[in-house]
Amino acid sequence: MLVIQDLYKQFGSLVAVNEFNLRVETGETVVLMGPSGCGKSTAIRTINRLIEPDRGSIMLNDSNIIAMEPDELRQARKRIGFVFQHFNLIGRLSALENVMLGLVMSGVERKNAESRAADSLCKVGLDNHLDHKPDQLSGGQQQRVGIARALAYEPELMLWDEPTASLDPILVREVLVVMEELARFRSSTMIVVTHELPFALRVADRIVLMDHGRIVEEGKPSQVFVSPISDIGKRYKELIEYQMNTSAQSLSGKP
Ligand SMILES: Nc1ncnc2c1ncn2[C@@H]1O[C@H](COP(=O)(O)OP(=O)(O)OP(=O)(O)O)[C@@H](O)[C@H]1O
Repeated sequence: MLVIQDLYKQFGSLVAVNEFNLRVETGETVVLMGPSGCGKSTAIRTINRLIEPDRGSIMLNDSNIIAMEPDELRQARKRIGFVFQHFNLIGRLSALENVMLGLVMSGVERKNAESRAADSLCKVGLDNHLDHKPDQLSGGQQQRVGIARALAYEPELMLWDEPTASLDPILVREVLVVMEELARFRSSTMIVVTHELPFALRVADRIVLMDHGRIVEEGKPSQVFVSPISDIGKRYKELIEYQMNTSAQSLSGKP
């Protein structure tokens, strides 16, 4: 279980995250949404201290992330997978080697690292692409290598920061399908920052909406997007209705 209390982060005079309190149960998938600049990425990046919060408490299964010294934090980060918008693969290494690299560097014996990397690539449907270099893979496949790299540690917690944001819309689906599978098997707890509404509707156990650094509403998708109480929630509801109506009209041939 992850328990975040009173998280606060300021950049200069700008308060990016304020009074952020969140409890995520083991195996739960939480989707964090809100307008651009509302603090989603900052909030998710403080969880593994890629960004140091100014104050607050973050407990992951009884480990106090905030109190950790650098060595302990390095160990803890192996239990927290992070998937970024940009895949940051190493161009001269194959998919398998990209996934193995972190494992080998963290002391896993080479043969064991190779089999763990191959297993992770299999989980994201890339078992036939182990030897491919990044420039021989599509953007969606490269992001799936990025996901496999995080999965290789069998993390307790997976953090996703707009994993489809830099992908061609046609390639987005294959990454969302992999994420949906992972969420369905509940192999790890997931917090996902995304603007992908259909994914949020289908996969989230809970939607958390942020505005101006604060959580303004949370609940099941059927609650937040059907009977919202916040202004942001009401705007998402209008957007969903608009998208559903325009799709239905287009399919029926009406203007
Ligand atoms: N390193 C930084 N230095 C200064 N300001 C920052 C920094 N990182 C983020 N900010 C500011 O903090 C606020 C929150 O940014 P953040 O990236 O967390 O928002 P977001 O909700 O993830 O946005 P988006 O959906 O566009 O990615 C924004 O106003 C942003 O400009």
